[in-house]
Parts: sequence; C-alpha cells; structure tokens
Amino acid sequence: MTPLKNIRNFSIVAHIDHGKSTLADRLIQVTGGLTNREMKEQVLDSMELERERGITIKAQTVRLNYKAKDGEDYVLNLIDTPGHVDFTYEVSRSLSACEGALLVVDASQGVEAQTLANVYQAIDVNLEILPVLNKVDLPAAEPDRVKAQIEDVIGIDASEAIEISAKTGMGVPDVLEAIVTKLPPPQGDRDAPLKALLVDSWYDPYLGVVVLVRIIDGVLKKGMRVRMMGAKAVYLVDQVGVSTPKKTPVDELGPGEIGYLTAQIKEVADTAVGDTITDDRRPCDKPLAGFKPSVPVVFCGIFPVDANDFEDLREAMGKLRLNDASFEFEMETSAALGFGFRCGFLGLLHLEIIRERLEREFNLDLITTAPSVVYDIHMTDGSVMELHNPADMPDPVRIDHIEEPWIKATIMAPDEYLGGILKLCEERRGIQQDLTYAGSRAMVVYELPLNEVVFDFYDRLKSVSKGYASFDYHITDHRAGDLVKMQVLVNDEPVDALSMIVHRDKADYRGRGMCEKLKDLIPRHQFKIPIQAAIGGRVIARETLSALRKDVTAKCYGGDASRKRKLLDKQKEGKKKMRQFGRVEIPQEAFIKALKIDS
Ligand SMILES: Nc1nc2c(ncn2[C@@H]2O[C@H](COP(=O)(O)OP(=O)(O)OP(=O)(O)O)[C@@H](O)[C@H]2O)c(=O)[nH]1
Repeated sequence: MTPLKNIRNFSIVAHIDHGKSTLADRLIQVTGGLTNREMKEQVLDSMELERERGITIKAQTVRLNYKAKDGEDYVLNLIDTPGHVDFTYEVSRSLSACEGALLVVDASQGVEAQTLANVYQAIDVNLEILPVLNKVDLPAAEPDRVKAQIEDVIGIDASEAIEISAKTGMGVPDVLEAIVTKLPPPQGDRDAPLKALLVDSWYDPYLGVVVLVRIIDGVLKKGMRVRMMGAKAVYLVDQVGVSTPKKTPVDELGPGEIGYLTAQIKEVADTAVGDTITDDRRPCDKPLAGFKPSVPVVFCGIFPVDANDFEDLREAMGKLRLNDASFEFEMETSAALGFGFRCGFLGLLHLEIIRERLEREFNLDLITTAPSVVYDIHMTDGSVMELHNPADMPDPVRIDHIEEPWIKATIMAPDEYLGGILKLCEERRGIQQDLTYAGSRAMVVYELPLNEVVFDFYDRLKSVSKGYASFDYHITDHRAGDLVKMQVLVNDEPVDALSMIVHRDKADYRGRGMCEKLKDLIPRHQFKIPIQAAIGGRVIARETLSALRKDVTAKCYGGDASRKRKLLDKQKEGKKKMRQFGRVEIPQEAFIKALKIDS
C-alpha cells in the first residue's frame, strides 16, 4: 500500500511514430521492471499486428518503481493509450485514469494532427501536461522550432520541455524526475465505498477476462463481490494484482492505484471501458460521469471466398470478439456471395485490422464488401430506421429523407501539399472551417460527410501529400443529404456486394469510376460482358468487356503432359480466389479495388 503522495499516474500522448512505445520501453528498462533478457522489443505493443504496423491498438499499463532524487520511493503507473483515431474513446478513458501526461513530440517532425487531438483530450480531462521533445539525436531535429510550435499551436508552455532521445536513452532520467516533481499525486478516500474506473479489459487464455482498473476511492480486495454499475453485473473477485509488466498478485489496491482484477468473467463484452466498478454490498452513491459504450460507425459485409470456410469464419470472429467488444458481427446472406457476416467497426482502421487478423491469424480468404456508414432513414410514415447495409434500402417511394453522419476533420501537412488536400476535401463535399499556419505547416479543419471518407480518403490523402499529411476526425452530427443507392450489374446481374449509397451529385463519378475499374479487374471471358452502374432502373455508366478465348495450354509445345497438368493446376488455384456471378467470374481483389477510384 503506497501513500497517495508517492503515486504518480500518467499517460504518454503522441502522434503515431513519434516514439511513444520506445520511450515507454526505456522507462521500464531504466526503472528495472524487466531484465534485459525479458525486455523483448516493445513489450507494450504486444499484438503481432501492432508491432508490425507499429501502432498501439489495445491500451496496456505498467507499474514502475522509482527512487527519486529526494530519496523517496515512488510508484509510477504508466497507462499506454491506443494510438489511433478510431479509438479516441478508449484514449479518453485511459487519460481520465491519470493526473498527468507526457506530450511526446518528434523534434524533427513537429506537432501533427493526432498530437493535437490527443493533447486536447488530455487537457479536457484536466491533466498536467509535460512536453517532451523526442529524437533530438536526429540531425534533422529542431527542438527550438518545435517548442515554439507547441506554444503556438497547442497553447501550453514549452520552455521547460525535456529534450530526449528515447532511442539512445539520453534525457530519460530527467523524464522520470519531472514526473515526480511536476505531476500532481492522485487524491482519494480510503474509507469511502469502492469506486473504480474500468480502464480496459482483455481476454487472457489462462486468466479469462482481465480488467484494468483505477481506484478512485475505497479498497479493492480478493474475495469481494463487485458490481459493474453500467452493465449491472456482479462478480466475485478472484485475483487483484499489478503489472510490472509481469502480472503480480497483490493483497489489495487502494485509492490512486492502478491494477487489474480477474473474476471469472466470460466475455470482454461484459466489461465496457469507462464503466464504474463498486462494492456490491456497500455501493458508492453515483457512478463516474461520462460513461458511454462505444458504438460501431462503419459497417461492411465479410464473406468467405470458399463457402466451406463459413464455420471457420464464425469461430474466428467469435475469438476476435472475445478481446474486442467494439467489433460486432451478425450473420448475413447475400444473393451473390452466399453466407457471411455483417460487421460493425469503430472506424476504417479498425475494419482493416480485423480483416487482416482474420486472414492472417486464421488463414481465411475473404471478400469484404463496400464499407458503409450508418444512415438514418426517415420514412414517410414518420418512423426512422437505421440502415447498416445498402442491400436493406427500402423502396424510395416510402422514404421521406435520409440523414448521414458528418465529421469534423483536422488535417496537418507541409504547405506545399495544401492545394491537393483542399481539392480532395472539396471533391468529397467538404466544407472548410479553418485554415491556419504554424511555420511552413498548414492546418485545415473541414466538415465532411463520413460516407465520403470511408472509401478511400486515407489513401488519397496520403498520395496527394506524399505521406506527409496527418489526419484526425470525430463525428459531430447527422445531416440530411440527397442520397441514393447505386447498383452495379455485371452481365446484367446485380452484384449486391458492390452496391453502395452515394450522394446523387457524386453518383455519375462513382459509377463511371467503378465500371472502369471493374473492366480492368474482371478477366475476359469467352463472351462479351456489359458492366453497368444504375440508380433504380436507370443506367448511369456502362463499360463493355470484350470476349476472349483464353487457352492457357496454347503456349505448351509438344505433348509434355506433366507441364500441361501443372499449368491447369495453377489456373485452378487462381480460380479459388474467384467468385461466380451468373456466368461471370469476379476475382476477390476486385471487390476492394473497385472502390478505390483515382481522380
Ligand atoms: N532516431 C530516433 N528514433 C527514434 C527515437 N525514438 C523512437 N524512434 C524510432 O521511431 C519509430 C517510431 O517509434 P515508436 O516508439 O514505435 O512510435 P509510437 O509513437 O509508439 O507509435 P504508436 O505505437 O503507433 O503510437 C521507431 O522506428 C523508433 O525506433 C529517438 O529518440 N531517436
């Protein structure tokens, strides 16, 4: 039991790649949390995919024991926050478990869109911010310029920003000392009823669901019956502990402390991030403010290429869901694709991560249909329905109007790319809100329909800015729009997996782009194939794929049967990645690629 004055709870906020994980590892190493041998590269980013993409998806936490220059022993709890825009809610809950945050900015890059988004969240929950300039070992580092930029753009004092290199370890001891001297200790009442914030939860194959908590008041002990106030569920605690980052059981967790509990909880879905945990026998009078369960905003269909993989896909999704309560799926059937699932995600990156994990960890070949946002359909009879799937679009005569979600997007980039970025936003029905400069970097704020962002906005933004633009967004409201369902017909058969909701003004452009792409992506058949885009019964774009007789064995000279066999086998292999639509075979990749239209 550590006295409150010797506890510091902090997070690190940073833009992706500015060195958050490297610094966290360094802090663990310097304080001796792990021996060198145990210190795998980047312990905090534990998932394989996270490590590969270099981004944090699930927050982790670690307790550091630190003897400060004042001779006292401190417990420093580092709560890692997810680094991506799709997980802002989790970031905000992690932050509210802390009293302070290290603001890490790459001294060679400066402030980026997510630096801003994250630091504003930290300021919102009243955290003390410690600016840290990382990567000062790089020749391109300009600490003074970046300090000025932090003051300019964020509006906090950066004169005492600590200059470090997380890579070499330079300056890292100063960071530890500043955490102790500049961040406030937590407050709390040990004698009050238990009140704890559910910061995160994950599924551990040995322990079951592990719940990360921050104790606000009271004491959490093994054997207690705890109540999740939002979920209205009661559990018997069978272990409490701290992560050093090895899981270490402790007798109890008191006010200001951060640790974990296990309680024979079956699914992470029962442990919503942000919920309040209290003592079932002696509950606190009211839960912590601001609890909101995360809601999926982007939906798409996921189907196995091979119909025999359906059960495997169901099982794989169930396993992923164990660890990710914000991923939703339910069975769906499509005329063209057979049995599959309609899935909901927090955003596009979340979608991509899940799809990649399904393909990679579970070895499945998948077809993903066009991502769609959630539309509110106001019917003429006064009722409102939520549309998650373009295939469920009601008959237009019964629709009064359709509302779509809008976002506020912040984009930062060197000013030479500004022209391309503005053009892209305008093309996507954007409404410019703000345009400012900090040195040679421009910051633009746009209101955009989320629908225009889900298809290929990230990719286009990256290409118009040569990768230099950073982007952050959040949903603001729903607005009425002139939206229609566009269908794609291949050889006169509608392919439901390619139908999408588009704004009427963009339908021609989308339709044409889609038909042109499909013409390149679908291999020629022995007959002519019309490819059309249509709204209702009206065709708005058309391409024709001419006929070709493809004889794969034509190149084989003589009668070498084994060679011929090999070629045929190879062709058969290729076919597995195709889907049959009427008489036409469409390759799996066409479903994704057709959506990405080059301008
Ligand atoms: N030269 C130099 N490189 C660094 C330093 N700190 C981190 N890096 C490198 O910068 C890259 C990104 O570092 P990470 O720590 O993975 O970035 P991150 O901020 O954790 O990224 P997310 O987990 O996605 O938020 C890695 O290649 C690091 O090796 C530093 O002080 N100097």
